[in-house]
Parts: sequence; structure tokens; C-alpha cells
Amino acid sequence: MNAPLRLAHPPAISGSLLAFANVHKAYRSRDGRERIALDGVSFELASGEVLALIGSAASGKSAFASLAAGIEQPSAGVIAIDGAEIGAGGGRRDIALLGSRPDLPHSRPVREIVTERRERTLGATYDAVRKIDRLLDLLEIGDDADRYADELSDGARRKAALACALAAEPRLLILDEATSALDPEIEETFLAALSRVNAQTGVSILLITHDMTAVTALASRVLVLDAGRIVEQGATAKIFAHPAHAVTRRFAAAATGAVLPPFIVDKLSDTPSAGGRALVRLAFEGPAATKPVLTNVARELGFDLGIVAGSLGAAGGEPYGVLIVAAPADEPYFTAAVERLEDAGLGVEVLGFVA
Ligand SMILES: Nc1ncnc2c1ncn2[C@@H]1O[C@H](COP(=O)(O)OP(=O)(O)OP(=O)(O)O)[C@@H](O)[C@H]1O
Repeated sequence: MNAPLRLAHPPAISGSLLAFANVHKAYRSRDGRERIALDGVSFELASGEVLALIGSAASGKSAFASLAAGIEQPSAGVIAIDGAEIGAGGGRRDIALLGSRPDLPHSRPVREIVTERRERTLGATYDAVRKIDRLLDLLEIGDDADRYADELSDGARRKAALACALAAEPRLLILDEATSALDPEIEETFLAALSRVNAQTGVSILLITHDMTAVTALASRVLVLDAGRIVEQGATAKIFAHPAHAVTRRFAAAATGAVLPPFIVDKLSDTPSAGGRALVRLAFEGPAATKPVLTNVARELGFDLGIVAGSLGAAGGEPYGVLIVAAPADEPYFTAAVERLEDAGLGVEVLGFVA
């Protein structure tokens, strides 16, 4: 077997579990045209990290997943695990991929299926029974171990598929839309299981998804992909509180619920009118998220505020929130309020004015 190729430029990606360095992926369509799926993508994923990749349809997410999993090879650029390039077939033992459809043989017990998946990669090990029991207990499907896959509830079947993905003790779990379109209750227990797995086994997770519930629940960092390029990245709470790119703004609105209702959008004007109100997007993140800044400023300046939309919560374990409020647009109070809120660390964006 050939030794894995060492990267020519390890300092750029040392210390990371998975790294892309200027990765391009192009496909040739049946009509002979070239389609660029990834266009110079560079990123690093640290050991133990949960990183989300979000992006619109056809932005290159599936290509990203296939390359990261070693299923396909880049057209140009380097993909590395622990600083060593993944060649064809290399590095896959450390990586598991779970998609949106549980792929389990129906007429066999869960424990047997998971054991077979483990042995396929690791062979028979003396501690296999103990390790598999511990994994099934961690996923809270220990009681289902001897049941057939087609006898399981939807939630347990998802977790059995997750157990198969984790059976060979990968260091990186790639979830390609694996939490989308789940019943909310099933999703909650599935996300809790993923969080336990990450905390207790240290497996890194690359979450490729449209599902903002999963992103805010699990990911500490987010990459935003658009037309094959990473257009924005950062800590989840920061990205959703202060989205810069149009695609990120759309996902942030879905994550926070901070969207103006259409009947207000229709009445929005660029200029204030006497006695009218300003609609303002306020983003709280970091220390400002846990202080009653808004109440204090409103009380101090003596005006009332109406909350139009939004939510306060946590993303990647950090408190954050976005609110759209209606405040009096009269000067000088309005300018003073904006200044006070910005000084207190809030992101303030005036969306427009209504009469
Ligand atoms: N096998 C292929 N042959 C030709 N073109 C492809 C192939 N796979 C992907 N593409 C093209 O590459 C681009 C990125 O596709 P990809 O499936 O990675 O996007 P995606 O973000 O996963 O989209 P979606 O969310 O809709 O699944 C698209 O223009 C797509 O048409």
C-alpha cells in the first residue's frame, strides 16, 4: 500500500481533522457542458468540532459531502485528514456519512446489523459486544437491540442508522440532510442523541443541511456556500445575529423567525412621517444577549416599544437573538435610542418606517 501523500503546505491546515485547500469540483453534464459545483473552497474542521454547512439549492453541498467523505475526488486542490491528503479510497475509515434515508436491511436485528457494519471496517475485535452495547445505550435504543429494523418506530430506525454510521468509531460524521423533514419530536431526540455522541465520543460532525433547528442546536460554527464558494463563515450565534450575505440573511431569518409580515412590508417607507414608527432589527449576541438592554433604553428615554417578530435563544451554546421592534421615529429620541443600543453592543438595522 502506498504511504499517504503529505501535503506540500501543512502549516495552513495542521491541527485540523479535515481540511480543504482551494478545492474545485467540476462535473461534465450529459450535454457536454461543464458544471462547477465547488469553486476554490478552503476550510478546516477541528477535532471534536460541530460545523454546519448551509447553502441554497445547487450551491454545491452534496458535492462537498461526497468529496469530504472521499467518495469523489476533487478536480483540483487538496483534501486532507490530519494533514495527510486523502487519495482515492484513502482516509475513509475515519469518516462516516449518513444521508436522509435510513438504509437498513429490514429482516435482521439491529445489533446484528450494527455488528456487521463494524466488522466490515474494523474486523472482529474482542471488545465489539461491549462497544456496540455502549453505543446503542448512548443513542437510547439499547432496548431495541434485538428487534428487527422494520419493527422499529421512525425515531428508533433513524437512531439505528446512526448507530451503523458510528459502528466503526469514525472520527468524522458527515450528516447530509440527515435531520431534515423529521417529525419535530423525533428530531428533538435525534439531535439530543447527536449532541451526546459528540460530547462523549469526541467525534467531529459536519452538518450539511437546510434545517436551522439542527444548526442552532448543534453547530458552534457555520459555513455558508453559494454558487460553489464559501461566502461567509463564523460562530453560529454571530452569523445569525449579524448575517452579511443575502443567502445568510435568508437562513438567519428562518433560524430566528425575525421576518416582517408581508402586510407591514407593503406599508414600509424609507422616510419617517410625523408621529410614525420605525421598524428596527435588533441583534443580540455575546454579553449583550443576557442583559435587559432594550428595556433599560426604552425606560430611560421614555418611549414604548412593540415587538413585531423574532426570538431569543441559543446557537451553538451561545445566547443570541434577533427582534424586530416598532419604536417611535420622532427625533431626537430615535437617534438617541439607536446610539444607546449600539453602544450597549446590539446590532441595529433600521428596516424602514410606517405611518
Ligand atoms: N453528477 C453530476 N453531473 C453533472 N452535474 C452535477 C453532478 N452533481 C452535481 N452537479 C451540478 O453541480 C452543482 C452543485 O450540485 P450539488 O448537488 O452539489 O448542490 P446542492 O447544494 O447539494 O443542491 P441541493 O440542495 O439541491 O441538493 C449543480 O449545478 C449540479 O447541477
